[in-house]
Amino acid sequence: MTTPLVIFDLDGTLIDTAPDLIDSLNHTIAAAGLAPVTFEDLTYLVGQGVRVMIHRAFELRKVPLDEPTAERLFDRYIEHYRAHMPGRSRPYDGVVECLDRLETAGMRLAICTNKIGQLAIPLLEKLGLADRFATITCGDTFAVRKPDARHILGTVDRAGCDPTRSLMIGDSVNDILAAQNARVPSVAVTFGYSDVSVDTLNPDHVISGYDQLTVELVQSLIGLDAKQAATAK
Ligand SMILES: O=C(O)COP(=O)(O)O
Ligand SMILES: [Mg+2]
Repeated sequence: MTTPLVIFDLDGTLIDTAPDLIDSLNHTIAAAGLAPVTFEDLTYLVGQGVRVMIHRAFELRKVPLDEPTAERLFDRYIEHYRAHMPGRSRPYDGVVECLDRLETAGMRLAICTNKIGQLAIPLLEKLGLADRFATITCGDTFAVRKPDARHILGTVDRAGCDPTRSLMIGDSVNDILAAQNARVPSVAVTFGYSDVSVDTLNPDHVISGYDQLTVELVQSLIGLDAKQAATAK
């Protein structure tokens, strides 16, 4: 019997990175004379990695952006973000306890993030979380990224698990759509960075805190009863 797999998104799901995303983005776009963005803006800007975030910030300010400038600003962002990690970023309340109980119940854990590897991996290492996960796949791990099903399916494969025994936890349309595309059940969190109410994304379940992500909930969403789960290790 395949080990159950719980896959987490990173920004806005596992870790509250918003203050540092906003700081690095504002540092970046200030170099081009753009006014700073707010948390509200971030919920629209974030989700498809740094390059898309910079492009969307320029669109938001109705300022054209040529590719050489975009590349320079990308480097500026990476340099700033890496120099300040982990900054004010912290796991959400109850994350560590939740990972502990899922692991104790014999479940495997993974991360599937659109954040690029050179930012995601050191951040998780600095927060002491990297070793908890069987695999961490990033926005540049495969040729495609969320919402493409293959980002989730590749994560499941690297974790040595099975899509029919996997669950995706996320905060944005990319996560829920990727799960639906991969035919994996999904849980949306209400506390992340979505510019629409997560209910409208039709996840299989919604949680407003990690105390609600119980072993029983995971088992029921991936169609395992408690007895099967106990023999799944
Ligand atoms: O960095 C981003 O744009 C998105 O990252 P996430 O997939 O972990 O939410
Ligand atoms: Mg996210």
